[in-house]
Amino acid sequence: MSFTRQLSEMSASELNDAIDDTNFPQAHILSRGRNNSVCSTSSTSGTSSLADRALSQPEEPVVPQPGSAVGTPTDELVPSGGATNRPRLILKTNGSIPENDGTQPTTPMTPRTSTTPGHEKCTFHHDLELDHKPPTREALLPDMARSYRLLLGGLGENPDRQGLIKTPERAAKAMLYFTKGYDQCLEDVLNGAVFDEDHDEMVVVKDIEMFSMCEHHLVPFYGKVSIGYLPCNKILGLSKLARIVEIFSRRLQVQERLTKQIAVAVTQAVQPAGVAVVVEGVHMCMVMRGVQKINSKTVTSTMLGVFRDDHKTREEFLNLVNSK
Ligand SMILES: Nc1nc2c(ncn2[C@@H]2O[C@H](COP(=O)(O)OP(=O)(O)OP(=O)(O)O)[C@@H](O)[C@H]2O)c(=O)[nH]1
Ligand SMILES: [Zn+2]
Repeated sequence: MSFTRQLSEMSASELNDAIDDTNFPQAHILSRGRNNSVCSTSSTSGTSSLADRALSQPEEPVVPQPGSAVGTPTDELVPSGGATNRPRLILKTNGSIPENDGTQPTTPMTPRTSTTPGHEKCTFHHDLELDHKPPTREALLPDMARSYRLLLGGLGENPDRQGLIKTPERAAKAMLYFTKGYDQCLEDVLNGAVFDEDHDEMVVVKDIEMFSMCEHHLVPFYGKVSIGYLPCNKILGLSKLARIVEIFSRRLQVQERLTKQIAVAVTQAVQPAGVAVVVEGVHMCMVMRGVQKINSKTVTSTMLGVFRDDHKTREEFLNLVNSK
């Protein structure tokens, strides 16, 4: 049965479940062909004023009917009339995991279980991308180091030569670092830095450096992320936007999912009227191997709420992002 809930009412684990791919809102991804982190706030004027934005939104949340399609762009993040008549984005969650109808990401699903032999004491990972995790991620190091040692042998190298003797352990630690986002959750990262503030103009933090790992080739992709949101009387500590980028970039990723996860996390954090995220990435799997296109860049965007519905708001954001 479908239902809507205010994100602020969700527990931390529910928030993380909601952000997971399995019931992830399908944000509309726009790719646009189009430099260190800059924060701007913007006073909107003319027809893209707050009042106009608010008026352009329906007053009541759209509650999908049972059996209606899950994951269509119009019914996942829905505006909700708040005390200020300001439409907030709320996240629709679904009690069950929907069938993959082709609109869902295809991250393999493994059931959460604590009965898997050898993992009885594992605490559940907060993210369904992993079915479990050991008590600490550092506990993975010996197994990972052994795997890297095998890999070195597979390459024809002598893992016991001086230069390589500590490489398996170093590589394992590096991989743990590259994927440390699996150990982070939104609530911890926010650390309560959500402030009541009578500010309803656009906030943009742009050019946030991002380093991630391509889930197809296990090689890095990197670039920059720009995030904008229109607050509804709640603002987020500025550094938390960059920390949200870290949570999701420090995992095995595809750029599209990364973009969407960041947008949804900001929505969860402050229930704004809208969120916009643009990611520009360079994929080393397209540079050092494969097609070897060293100058190509991939641009992905997620526009939610008023950024999606009101082209002037979207343009204002893109102008701020593209300005020097
Ligand atoms: N959509 C998307 N694709 C990605 C991303 N990172 C890597 N890829 C692509 O994943 C695809 C994997 O394709 P495959 O044909 O299975 O693998 P491959 O033989 O290594 O492909 P080539 O890279 O074309 O040599 C490639 O097209 C990559 O460019 C990403 O973030 N998003
Ligand atoms: Zn790749």
